[in-house]
Amino acid sequence: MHTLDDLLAIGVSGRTVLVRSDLNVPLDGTTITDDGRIRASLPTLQALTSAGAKVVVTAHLGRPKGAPEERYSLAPVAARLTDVLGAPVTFATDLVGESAASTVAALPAGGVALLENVRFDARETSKNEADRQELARALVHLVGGDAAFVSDGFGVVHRKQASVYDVAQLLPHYAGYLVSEETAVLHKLTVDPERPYVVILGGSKVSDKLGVITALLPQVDSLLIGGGMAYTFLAAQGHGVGKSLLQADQIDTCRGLLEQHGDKILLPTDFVIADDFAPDANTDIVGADAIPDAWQGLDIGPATRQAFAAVIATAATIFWNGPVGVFEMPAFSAGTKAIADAIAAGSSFSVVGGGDSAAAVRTLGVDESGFTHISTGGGASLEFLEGATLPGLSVLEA
Ligand SMILES: Nc1ncnc2c1ncn2[C@@H]1O[C@H](COP(=O)(O)OP(=O)(O)O)[C@@H](O)[C@H]1O
Ligand SMILES: O=C(OP(=O)(O)O)[C@H](O)COP(=O)(O)O
Repeated sequence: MHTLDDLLAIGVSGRTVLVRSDLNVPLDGTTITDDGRIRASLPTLQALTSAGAKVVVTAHLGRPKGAPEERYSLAPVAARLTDVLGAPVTFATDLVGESAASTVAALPAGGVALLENVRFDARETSKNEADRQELARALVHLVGGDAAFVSDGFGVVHRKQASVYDVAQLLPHYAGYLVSEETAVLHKLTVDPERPYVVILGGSKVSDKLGVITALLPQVDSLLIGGGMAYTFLAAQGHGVGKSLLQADQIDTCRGLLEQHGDKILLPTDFVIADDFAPDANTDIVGADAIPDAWQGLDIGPATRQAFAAVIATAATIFWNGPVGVFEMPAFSAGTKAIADAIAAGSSFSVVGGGDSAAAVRTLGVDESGFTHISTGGGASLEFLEGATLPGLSVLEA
């Protein structure tokens, strides 16, 4: 795999370089609540601008449905990128249209442009290869056939999408510094990790991540499950979950996992429940078998926090993805804070990954130095650890 250093060795002065970054940051309205992914993109961008490249950045925000949606505009990200880079970032209000074309044409050597959310174009995430390739060709047309492509969005390398995968097939391609660093750290977890090896899984991307568990379970000693992931397992045990997040089509899979690996899987025994998905909802603490029909589980309860912390205290290696509660609302943040504090207090080799998980560590006042590595990728890290072929990485090998 060629890296950014190989590209810099060739020289990029005056050359256009298309960079895929993961700038998918949490927002409260248009306010960025954690800019970790923006900061993580800086080393690659700075190396390129210092070398005199014309840097065109493409990125996504959230999961728009293939058409422009104001709330998913990257405009606030362009403003923050300007701040942290300390240099102006020109924002194109479209992806491969007139604004993008004039922005790229006017870009000076050493300048940076950010294109509007690549997922505003339905071809980006299309399952149809011809559609994706069409968008990839449009991106190449935008930056010119003599441009280079730098893949630096580690959090998105598990996605076979036009700006991650297909465009790399059309341009000379290089792994950016973030992709190189992240894969090097995660690789250590795949080669004989010191035991006990404990994985903690939570979050809300339940359908994505339940699939990974099957492959991961044989490798780990304990799997602690919280957040939105927990309720499908609870349902598999025959419990009612009220209005909690549920992946109904995966209940049988979860039942099978519990039958086969029940000794390794630790589920919450109590929950903080709420009568509404709102910061000021009425709340209660109940056992796992007592979630009322009209209520929903939004955090792990105090007994679960203690039990999970006890397992974490014994671990030599830890990987954590997914907040165990809706940490963005103070009433449901205690579980995630407890997990983070328990990891930070120990001396394990510990990696936390994911846009929201990393944001939780940074915003809940946890000692960040207690983590060996804070990764920008959640799903990407999980798939890397399970040993899957990640399209955005394998395409760089070719
Ligand atoms: N019980 C729950 N119900 C609904 N959402 C939850 C629950 N627990 C956690 N979440 C949400 O999961 C989101 C993060 O999920 P995910 O994207 O999978 O994690 P990451 O970005 O770290 O990979 C957070 O916004 C959090 O509020
Ligand atoms: O936030 C992300 O992943 P994560 O929540 O697994 O960390 C990445 O930006 C990928 O986004 P996606 O899961 O919508 O493809």
